[in-house]
Amino acid sequence: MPLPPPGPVARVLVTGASSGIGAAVARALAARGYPTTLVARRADALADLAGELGGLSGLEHEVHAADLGTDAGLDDVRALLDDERVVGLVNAAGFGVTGRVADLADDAGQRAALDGLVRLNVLALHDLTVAAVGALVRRARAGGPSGAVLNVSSITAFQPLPGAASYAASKAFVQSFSEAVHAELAGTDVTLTTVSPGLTRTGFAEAAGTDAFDQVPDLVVGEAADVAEAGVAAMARGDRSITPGLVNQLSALGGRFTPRTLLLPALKAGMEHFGA
Ligand SMILES: NC(=O)C1=CN([C@@H]2O[C@H](COP(=O)(O)OP(=O)(O)OC[C@H]3O[C@@H](n4cnc5c(N)ncnc54)[C@H](OP(=O)(O)O)[C@@H]3O)[C@@H](O)[C@H]2O)C=CC1
Ligand SMILES: N[C@@H](C=O)C(=O)O
Repeated sequence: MPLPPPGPVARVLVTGASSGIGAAVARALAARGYPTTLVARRADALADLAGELGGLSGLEHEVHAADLGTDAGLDDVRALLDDERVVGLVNAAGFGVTGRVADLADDAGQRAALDGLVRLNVLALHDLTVAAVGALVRRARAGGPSGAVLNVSSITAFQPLPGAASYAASKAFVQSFSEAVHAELAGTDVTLTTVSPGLTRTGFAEAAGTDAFDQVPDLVVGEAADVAEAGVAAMARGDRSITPGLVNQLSALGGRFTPRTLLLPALKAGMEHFGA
């Protein structure tokens, strides 16, 4: 059984909790009766959310401001996973960079952003997942509670994406790594689930410097609360992966099975149309 029943010592650590999907996941967990430890750089936003959740749930929601793109920040957050009260981890912290590598390569700021993307979306998620799986399996084997990890992937994980090559590749890492570890954990009391959203109305687009979300029909842009509900429910069931929304599920199928000779030129044209 993945997530144990809620209670004061069934705490879930949520990264990316100051905004968007991470904040929505924290709300969904609190609504189910799980105390949370909220992690991001923006301490004020975390404190506001902790106050909101505490008022709603009567539970203690802790705040831990940390930059997961730095060694010190990652070390601090990894240490939080040693807390015996922690039964779950949600890796939602992440961001995108749009543009062609040949263009981004000529700009020092964009080069740093790409490095930061790999550090956060890949290295930090990998580090915290390895630490959490190790701690949760050790505790379960010693007679402790079951545990669960939820990693936020993306529909961009299912195919290369010209115009967001590093971002989509970072999510391909998340998807592949997480699904493999999910299989490794079979027979243990610990599960690892990925949620692979499509376009979702959060701070993501602004952080990625794209207005593509404003150029597509509202129909294809989802809500963070819906992604969070689907992801937390899948985490609680111990599912391997979930892609919320029929449009996103069809997109994921197309990304997985369309021949690259057809898919890549089409995606390149689409991203250029959106100015990526
Ligand atoms: N929105 C979308 O269309 C989609 C998003 N996703 C994924 O969802 C996840 C959440 O993004 P979303 O909610 O949309 O975007 P937001 O920009 O709203 O949230 C991103 C979160 O990541 C945190 N974060 C960013 N950089 C760092 C850092 N260096 N250290 C610690 N925390 C950091 C931010 O907190 P702070 O700035 O306070 O540090 C914030 O809480 C990401 O992994 C994204 O790739 C997947 C598919 C679609
Ligand atoms: N918004 C992005 C997150 O992954 C995307 O879906 O392209």
